[in-house]
Amino acid sequence: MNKGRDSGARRIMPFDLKNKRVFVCGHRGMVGSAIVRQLAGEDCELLTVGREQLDLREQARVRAWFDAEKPDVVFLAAAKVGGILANDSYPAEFLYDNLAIETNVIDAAFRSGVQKLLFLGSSCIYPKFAPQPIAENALLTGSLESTNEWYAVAKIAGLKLCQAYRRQYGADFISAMPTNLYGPGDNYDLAASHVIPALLRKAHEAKRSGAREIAIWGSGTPRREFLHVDDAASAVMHLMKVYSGMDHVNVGTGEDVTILELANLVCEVVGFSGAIVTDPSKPDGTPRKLLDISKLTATGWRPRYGLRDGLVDAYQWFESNEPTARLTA
Ligand SMILES: NC(=O)c1ccc[n+]([C@@H]2O[C@H](COP(=O)([O-])OP(=O)(O)OC[C@H]3O[C@@H](n4cnc5c(N)ncnc54)[C@H](OP(=O)(O)O)[C@@H]3O)[C@@H](O)[C@H]2O)c1
Ligand SMILES: C[C@@H]1O[C@H](OP(=O)(O)OP(=O)(O)OC[C@H]2O[C@@H](n3cnc4c(=O)[nH]c(N)nc43)[C@H](O)[C@@H]2O)[C@@H](O)[C@H](O)[C@@H]1O
Repeated sequence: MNKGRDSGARRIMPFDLKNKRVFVCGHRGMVGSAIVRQLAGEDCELLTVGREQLDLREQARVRAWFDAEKPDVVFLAAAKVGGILANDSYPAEFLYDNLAIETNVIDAAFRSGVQKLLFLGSSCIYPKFAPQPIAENALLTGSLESTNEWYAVAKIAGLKLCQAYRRQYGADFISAMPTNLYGPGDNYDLAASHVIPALLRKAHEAKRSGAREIAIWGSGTPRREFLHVDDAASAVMHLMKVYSGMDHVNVGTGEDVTILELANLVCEVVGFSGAIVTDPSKPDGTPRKLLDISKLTATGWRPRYGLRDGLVDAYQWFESNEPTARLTA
């Protein structure tokens, strides 16, 4: 078990995954499976466990699993996740499940002597009207966006828990805060999904049925930054190796578009040439959340996908996996 005090951000000697037992929590999810793909190139032992064998909300079972399996490294990518409507509709689960999963996993990792843990949060941790682009130090400087404050509070608690174990015990636990992600393995359930899978599916089904229009939620004016999940996984792998410090690190592209611009691009990629109409009965959410990624890029990381290429890749995955993709909750 690590002991000692560490309150400052610092760079360290690269952390080596060689011969380590690496646990990916949430390995079947979009991000977890992308991390698993990244780990295929590493000389390490991959540990995974399905939710049906280990519900991460159950503290005693999580502790017992860590004591038995003794992972050296943890990527914490398990969470209750969803788009704006799911967040707004299920505040209890978004708060409770996420608090339970992260407190159980982070504490069990500490107790069982895990050498390094990376916790995944989200850009929704920042105030609704944070100055743009949003730097890491904007955390807790203002009120949260109401549609996802429950999830945001849980994610803030997770990153604070990593900081607390680092400060009190010297545990090498770090946190990454990705922007909106998309790509292979995404959730295409229209009631629960994020905007990119929703629009890819709507445009795809409209093209197939010959519909004349698709509807986008809200006004179409909010701006969002989107990162392909393989870029997110490469950033997370990079941080695991080169970063150790108290502060969380933003993960994004540093570029954003309006939802209407996104919808036009999606229709182009899918080949749907009908109209795009807005549905003002649905929420817009935060007006803009563009991340300042200078801290991450200073470590030498860059994204590989532009938005168009990323959408082409996501659509190819959806077309070839439609029968088995997550289309309903
Ligand atoms: N998607 C985004 O746009 C986005 C953006 C920023 C940050 N992130 C962060 O990235 C992480 C992963 O998100 P994702 O998009 O990959 O979500 P996802 O596709 O829904 O995957 C979530 C994973 O967590 C597992 N899980 C959920 N509850 C569990 C429980 N009680 N016990 C055990 N496993 C449980 C799920 O297991 P099953 O496979 O059994 O359901 C699934 O494997 C999250 O921390 C999220 O906050 C995502
Ligand atoms: C990364 C995630 O971001 C989430 O916020 P947030 O960017 O608004 O998440 P999304 O659900 O991706 O929505 C982004 C924007 O796209 C609009 N939008 C337009 N059409 C659609 C549609 O068909 N489906 C969806 N889902 N949106 C749509 C939506 O109103 C919002 O302004 C948070 O709720 C989570 O907590 C998480 O942090």
